[in-house]
Amino acid sequence: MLRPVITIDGPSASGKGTVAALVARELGFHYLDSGALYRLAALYALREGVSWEDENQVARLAAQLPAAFHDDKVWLDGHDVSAAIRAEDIGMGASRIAALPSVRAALLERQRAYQQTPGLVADGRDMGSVVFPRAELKVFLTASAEERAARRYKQLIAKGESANLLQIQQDICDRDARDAARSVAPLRQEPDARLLDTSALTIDQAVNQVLQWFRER
Ligand SMILES: Nc1ncnc2c1ncn2[C@@H]1O[C@H](COP(=O)(O)OP(=O)(O)O)[C@@H](O)[C@H]1O
Ligand SMILES: Nc1ccn([C@H]2C[C@H](O)[C@@H](COP(=O)(O)OP(=O)(O)O)O2)c(=O)n1
Repeated sequence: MLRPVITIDGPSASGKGTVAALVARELGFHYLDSGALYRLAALYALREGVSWEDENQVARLAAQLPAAFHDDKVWLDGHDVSAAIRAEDIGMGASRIAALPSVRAALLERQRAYQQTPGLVADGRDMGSVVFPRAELKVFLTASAEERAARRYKQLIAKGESANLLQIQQDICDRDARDAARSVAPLRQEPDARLLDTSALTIDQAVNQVLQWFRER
C-alpha cells in the first residue's frame, strides 16, 4: 500500500469534510477537499465576470485556478476566500459548473496530484468513481435529508450567518438532484463503496468506523 487513498463521497452536508479531515489527521495523511476546488472555480468565474453556463470559459479558468490551501485557509489570487467559498450561492454555482464535462476534466490532474506519501483522504462526489478508482477504501457517507439540513443550519448559525431552515432544505434537495442527475461523474454509491449513514452517529463514531474499516484491510 504505497500512498493509500481513502475516498469519502456523498451528498451535501452529510459530514464528509468533517469526517475526512479528522480521519486524515488521525492517520497523518494528506486531505483533499475536492468540493473546495469546484467552489473556488465558481467564485473565480463570478469574480472574472464569466457566466456559470459558459463551459469553455469556466473550464479555462478552472485549468489555471490561482488557488492555494495553507494556514487552515483557502486562498484565491492571494485573497483569503475561506468564508466566501462556503456561501450557499457559491455551493449552488459549484454544483452548476460541476455538471460541465470540460470543467471536471480541467480539475482532474490537480486532484490526483494530492496522492502523496504517506497517504490521502479525499472527499467529494466522484473521488471513488473517477478520480481515485483504485482507492484502498471507498466510503459513501450519507444522512437523512432532514438531518443534513439541520446540520447545515447549525453550521451557518454558528458562523453568525442568517439562515432559513426551509430554504436550506430546498437548496440541499436541488443540489443533490442536480449532482445525481448529471451525465458525468454523478453522485451515487459505487458498488465497491461502503455505506456509512451518520444520521444517528456522532462525529467520533463516524470517524472511528472509517478508521476501523481502513485498519481491517
Ligand atoms: N455524525 C456526524 N458526522 C459528520 N458531521 C457531523 C455529524 N454530526 C454533525 N455533523 C456536522 O455536520 C456539519 C456538516 O458537515 P460537513 O463536514 O461540512 O459536510 P459536507 O462536507 O458533507 O458538506 C458540520 O457542522 C459537522 O460538524
Ligand atoms: N468531487 C466533487 C466535489 C464537489 N462537486 C460539486 C457538487 C457539489 O454540489 C459542489 C460543492 O461541493 P462540496 O463538497 O463543497 O459541497 P457540500 O459541502 O457537500 O455542500 O461541487 C462535484 O461535482 N464533485
